Amino acid sequence: MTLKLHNVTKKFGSFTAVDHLSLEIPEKQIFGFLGANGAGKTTTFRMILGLIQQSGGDITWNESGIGYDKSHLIGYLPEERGLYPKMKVQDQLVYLARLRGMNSKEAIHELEQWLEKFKVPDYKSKKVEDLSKGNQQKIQFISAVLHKPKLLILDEPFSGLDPVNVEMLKEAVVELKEAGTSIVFSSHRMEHVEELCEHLCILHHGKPVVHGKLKDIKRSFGKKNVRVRADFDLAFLKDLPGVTKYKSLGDSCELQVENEHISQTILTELHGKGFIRTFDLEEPSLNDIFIEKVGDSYE
Ligand SMILES: Nc1ncnc2c1ncn2[C@@H]1O[C@H](COP(=O)(O)OP(=O)(O)OP(=O)(O)O)[C@@H](O)[C@H]1O
Repeated sequence: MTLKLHNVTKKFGSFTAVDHLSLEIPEKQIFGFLGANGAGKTTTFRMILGLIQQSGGDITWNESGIGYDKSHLIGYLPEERGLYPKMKVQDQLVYLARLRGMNSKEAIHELEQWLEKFKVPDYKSKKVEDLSKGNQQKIQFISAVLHKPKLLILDEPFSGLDPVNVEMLKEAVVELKEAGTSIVFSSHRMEHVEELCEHLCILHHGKPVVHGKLKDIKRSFGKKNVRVRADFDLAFLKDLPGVTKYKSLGDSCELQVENEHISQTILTELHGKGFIRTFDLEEPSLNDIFIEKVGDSYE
């Protein structure tokens, strides 16, 4: 079940929040949706979910429309978490799962398994307001996945979580993917996207500036990173032609170079100057690519 967006546009008055966005989100994979604050990620999710209507373009899932009739197949973790604070976890999540077509017995069974997995089995009888923010988020995540959706949309799923909970949630996301769920998530943390996603899109002012397979994106970026550690001063490298960035890190340095041929020039220049401990040519990080494409407007 591939999710396709074709020329999707959303205008709020005269402001265009999403501008002719065309994307193909492959099934059974994790798709990363990146962009600076206000780039249009949440607006896109809301259009996919049918919560707001696009001003133009088509959104299809497996070649047909997507809307409330498919809500039992879709799970959503919204950016502004929205559980009822006074309601107990089990009552609330079972109620929501039933709305999405699951029977109570199965929902309770699934909930117990998820709470066990997240190491909070005793939370089922607690009120949401009595849980910490991070734990409320875990419960909201469970609410998005309890009814076993085929398509899962996660808006900033890792924000506000401690490192242990981030890992726990990441593992859960990977397991869901392996079980056949198609997952789209937005994040400002490049390392999460790099670790989890094969495909991604970077949105900038509502337009996709990068879109495709992570591997291909890195390869086609052209620029590479070079890391050198040596027993002599490396500062002269920053003035070499083709070196676009230089960062000193004590006895080592990181360089961004225009292409991999420049790394050969660097190696030649280093030759004979002293002892070189390490020399590595690396693909650019997603962070490098993001900064280049989105630039100064990234907060
Ligand atoms: N209902 C609305 N009315 C008017 N403008 C809106 C509305 N919803 C969103 N916008 C505007 O559309 C733009 C995109 O917002 P959106 O929430 O989609 O960004 P985002 O990429 O999710 O940002 P963030 O990373 O900060 O969550 C913003 O400039 C926002 O102010």
